[in-house]
Amino acid sequence: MFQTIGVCGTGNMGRAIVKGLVAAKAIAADHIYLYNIHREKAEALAQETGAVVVDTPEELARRSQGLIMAVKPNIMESALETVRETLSTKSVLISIAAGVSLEKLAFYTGPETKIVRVMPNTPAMVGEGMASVSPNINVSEAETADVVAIFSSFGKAVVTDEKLIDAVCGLSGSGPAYVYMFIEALADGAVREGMPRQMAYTFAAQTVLGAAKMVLETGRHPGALKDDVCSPGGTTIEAVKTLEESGFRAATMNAVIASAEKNKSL
Ligand SMILES: NC(=O)C1=CN([C@@H]2O[C@H](COP(=O)(O)OP(=O)(O)OC[C@H]3O[C@@H](n4cnc5c(N)ncnc54)[C@H](OP(=O)(O)O)[C@@H]3O)[C@@H](O)[C@H]2O)C=CC1
Ligand SMILES: O=C(O)[C@@H]1CCC=N1
Repeated sequence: MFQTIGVCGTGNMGRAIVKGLVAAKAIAADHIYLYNIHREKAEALAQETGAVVVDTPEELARRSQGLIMAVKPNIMESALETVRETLSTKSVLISIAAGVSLEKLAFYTGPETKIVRVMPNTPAMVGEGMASVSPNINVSEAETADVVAIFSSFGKAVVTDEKLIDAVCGLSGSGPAYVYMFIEALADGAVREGMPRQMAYTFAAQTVLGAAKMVLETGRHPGALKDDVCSPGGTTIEAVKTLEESGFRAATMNAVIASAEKNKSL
């Protein structure tokens, strides 16, 4: 396991990873180094977590056995420019950027660089992340296992062929946003029926959590689990009919495909 981790870019995803790592005690907080172009953003996260702010990207690269690049795709090239020279040949560069291929990353850093492309998601912050892990040819199996261990410490992580990363982005990378919209809509429906709003969010979120756990823990087909809820002539099948009439499944599939297509085009 890496003894030191650096995080370049402490925005939404960088924060989620650091908070997940610290909560999981996967690595000592004072062995997690942070750099953000706007230092106050790194300072704020350091205050919350005990991680350590460094002054420059060069220092970040020098100190980190695993360096997580958590900046926007369009600035990845310039951000890598600043760490490339000081990154140890033994260190592993981990990019979480949408749409930036292993090939492109190696073009920016050099052909010898050990690079792993990871597609995480923000529920990392609460220990329920989902991440794909795609190493390049310079990364050993043991190093890949180290990256999986890091991302598994705050959720699930699976080694995945890079060609699946667009699908991963559309599903689990962007997916939390669709689920929040679903939760909000569920709650709005209940509010329409007179339920207080805060109570509606609790009922909606716990329903999504419980249903997700049923899929993961029973291993049963989601359609069979749905059938268990639909009593013949009952309330649920009435609701299911309206969802089908509204194109719920197609809308959801199209959302996953739209995000995947965007990931390809970035
Ligand atoms: N958000 C998500 O759910 C997911 C995001 N990702 C990927 O993670 C990456 C980051 O996304 P996200 O966290 O949402 O974006 P954010 O904009 O929230 O975070 C990026 C952070 O990087 C800072 N920054 C900008 N330039 C530099 C630089 N040169 N060096 C260091 N820090 C810099 C930004 O500062 P400032 O804002 O002050 O400019 C900002 O705080 C993206 O590549 C995205 O594709 C992947 C999976 C999920
Ligand atoms: O919206 C984005 O581009 C990033 C990548 C996956 C989730 N958020």
